[in-house]
Amino acid sequence: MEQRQSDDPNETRTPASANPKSVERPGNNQSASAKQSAEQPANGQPGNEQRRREASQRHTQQRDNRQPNNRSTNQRDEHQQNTRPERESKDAQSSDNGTNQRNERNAPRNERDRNQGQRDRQQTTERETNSPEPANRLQQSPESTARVDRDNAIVREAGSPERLVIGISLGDYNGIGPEVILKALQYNRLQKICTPVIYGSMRVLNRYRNLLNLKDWNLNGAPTIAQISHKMTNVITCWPDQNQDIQPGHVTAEAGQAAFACLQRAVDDLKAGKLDALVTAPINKYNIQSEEFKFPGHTEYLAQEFDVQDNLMFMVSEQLRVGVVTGHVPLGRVRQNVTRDRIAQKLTLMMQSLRQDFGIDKPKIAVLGLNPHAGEEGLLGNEEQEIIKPLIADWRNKGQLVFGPYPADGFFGTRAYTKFDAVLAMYHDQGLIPFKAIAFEEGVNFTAGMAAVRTSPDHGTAYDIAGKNLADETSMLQAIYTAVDVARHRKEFLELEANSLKKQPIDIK
Ligand SMILES: NC(=O)c1ccc[n+]([C@@H]2O[C@H](COP(=O)([O-])OP(=O)(O)OC[C@H]3O[C@@H](n4cnc5c(N)ncnc54)[C@H](O)[C@@H]3O)[C@@H](O)[C@H]2O)c1
Ligand SMILES: N[C@H](C(=O)O)[C@H](O)COP(=O)(O)O
Repeated sequence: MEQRQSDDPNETRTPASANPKSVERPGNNQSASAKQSAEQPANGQPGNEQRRREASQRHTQQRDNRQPNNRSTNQRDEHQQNTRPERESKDAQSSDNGTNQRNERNAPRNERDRNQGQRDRQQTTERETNSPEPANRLQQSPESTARVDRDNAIVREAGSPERLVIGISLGDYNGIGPEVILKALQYNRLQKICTPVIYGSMRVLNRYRNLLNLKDWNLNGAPTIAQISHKMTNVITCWPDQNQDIQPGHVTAEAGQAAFACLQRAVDDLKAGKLDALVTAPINKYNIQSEEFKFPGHTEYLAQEFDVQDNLMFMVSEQLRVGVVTGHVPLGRVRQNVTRDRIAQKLTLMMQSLRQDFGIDKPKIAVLGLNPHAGEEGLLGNEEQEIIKPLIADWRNKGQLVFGPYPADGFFGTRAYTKFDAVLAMYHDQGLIPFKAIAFEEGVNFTAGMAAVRTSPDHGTAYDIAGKNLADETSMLQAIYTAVDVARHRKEFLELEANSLKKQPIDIK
């Protein structure tokens, strides 16, 4: 049956609020429970859809319970209201750039929470030292093994569902990577849900630990992933020559080589299923180049390492999610890469990811135009008429909630993105400028479409503030939380899929 075409996405679905995930919150609406009971099979067992929704609700609830960075929308609004006058007066007074204002604004909250985290950790360590309990439940479990399932997804066969092992690659040690990693790992709540393993250098991290006044906090040096402690933050030192100078704020060849060594070692463990997810701290795309690394970014490198033809640069936050058709592509080559096949491929990856990684059963996606005003009926370019509109029509005829093409400026200007689960932009800056303008502080760069989970903060090396204890760790913290959330969501999704394919025995009397 042919689907009716409409440009009003509200016709097909209740719009999501400023938080696109709010539709999945428990007890959100009556119709959700009515739908649930309609899906309840006659045997009284919950159906797969219902189990998936419940799992999704659990994750959303867990996420919302976290503080301080996963505050609910109301809490965030309240926080913004409380801090706005302070920010405005600072903006008026200061001739400094926005970054420092952002840091000052966040400093009291982050410092308070970090201090609490340190206190909690000290108490935990004292308790653990006196405890007769075995040193570590996970360490006693069999060596983690991995196999690849039918969807080429890495399946971990050992490990605890509550406590995931998260690898964190150091990035460029002259940038803010080491600082935001160490600051993020001060949050005790984070330490409760995962075992962090930093792929870096004990020497470099100790230097930053001193610089950040974290001398009381001990890191556990682990020669390999098999020797990590699940009670501490682990460091695997990844390059042999440790004599280089650390020069915060400078671009050096040594730092580029070291960043690659860390990334490579972490990716090896990720591929082997020893990690549940990888979080990468920022690299400098220029100094990391070598015979072994000829890529414009992590995204493209990981596509090769995980043997996928394509993946999706997917920027995610509580407020919006944006994926791009063309990623690290010079502007002059964008047009030739905006093809029907490529858009369809990215839409497919986005749909798949929203379902399996974010627990959205029927994702609603907005597609942006390529040209100003989405081509203005062909007057300002014809890619919309010739490529994008027909593609959207085909997807809609197949029952998918794909809308557009929307003129990018007005789309973001009117906050139309709040009505969608995700937005597909045609090129890097079209999507990433609004994303970072709206969600820089808490935004996360997620690589969708691979067997493994990889996230990253949405910022770069920030050389201008490196080594000055000015970097805000919120995005790194969110990147770690998102990695944990996605890894859990995906595992449950794959289990449900596998169960739904199992034949049910028929009881014939
Ligand atoms: N994931 C990654 O590896 C990644 C991501 C983006 C950029 N980069 C690389 O980083 C380098 C620098 O890029 P850029 O200057 O365009 O972007 P940037 O994000 O490093 O910096 C932009 C501005 O934001 C500020 N800023 C960034 N993160 C901050 C934080 N956590 N707290 C406070 N202020 C912060 C900086 O001080 C700077 O003023 C480039 O080599 C780029 O390729 C890497
Ligand atoms: N495009 C990303 C951003 O601006 O945030 C960044 O360059 C990181 O890309 P990789 O994750 O591919 O390194």
